[in-house]
Amino acid sequence: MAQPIPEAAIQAIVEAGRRMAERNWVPATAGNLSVRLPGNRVAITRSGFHKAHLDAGAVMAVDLGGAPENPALRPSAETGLHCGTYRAFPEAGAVVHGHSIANTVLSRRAGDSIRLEGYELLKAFPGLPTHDAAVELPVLDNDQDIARLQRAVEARWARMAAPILPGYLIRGHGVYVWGPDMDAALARLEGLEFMLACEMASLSIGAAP
Ligand SMILES: CSC[C@@H](O)[C@@H](O)C(=O)COP(=O)(O)O
Ligand SMILES: [Zn+2]
Repeated sequence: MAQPIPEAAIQAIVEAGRRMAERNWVPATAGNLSVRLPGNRVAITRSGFHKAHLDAGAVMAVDLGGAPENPALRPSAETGLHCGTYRAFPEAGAVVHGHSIANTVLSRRAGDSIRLEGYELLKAFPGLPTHDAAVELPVLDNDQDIARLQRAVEARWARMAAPILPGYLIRGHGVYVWGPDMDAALARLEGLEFMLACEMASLSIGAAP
């Protein structure tokens, strides 16, 4: 008999979904969220639920390979990206995925990365104690084959210098960000979305970002 999902994990996902919806980062039923649980388990949103209105019934458990504990329930279509992050980064405790206007527009016009430089909000990321820094945010081509997309993400990580930035964009699709817990993942997401919104605003006034 499967263990129940801890109430704290459910509440973290429900509250984070609400916060992301308030920012218009999860339109329609876009986005997915997860929290690592003890025992190589992951609590993740079920597929097709609106993230503004999550409750305990919208959250289910999978193993680190993405297999549902209850095969009658369908986890997020992008479960493989969450589980791939947990497998690669033992320190990852929560993963969030959103579709903002800024991450969608900018990823569509980018090459294989977006350079973020000179922003105070870079300090939202680990290992960047000052604005006087630059990061290359990876941009992966979108792919409906999630196992293949996860392999492309892993190939990119393998080419990146440590420490790996805890986030990436999928072209025309959205962003993935992770952190040691849900609060940290959300803080990183908010910092990243703020910088992407600044890049958008700079383009719209014809200024160098
Ligand atoms: C509303 S279309 C968005 C989906 O295709 C997908 O990208 C997404 O973010 C949500 O999928 P889900 O299966 O609900 O987790
Ligand atoms: Zn998505």
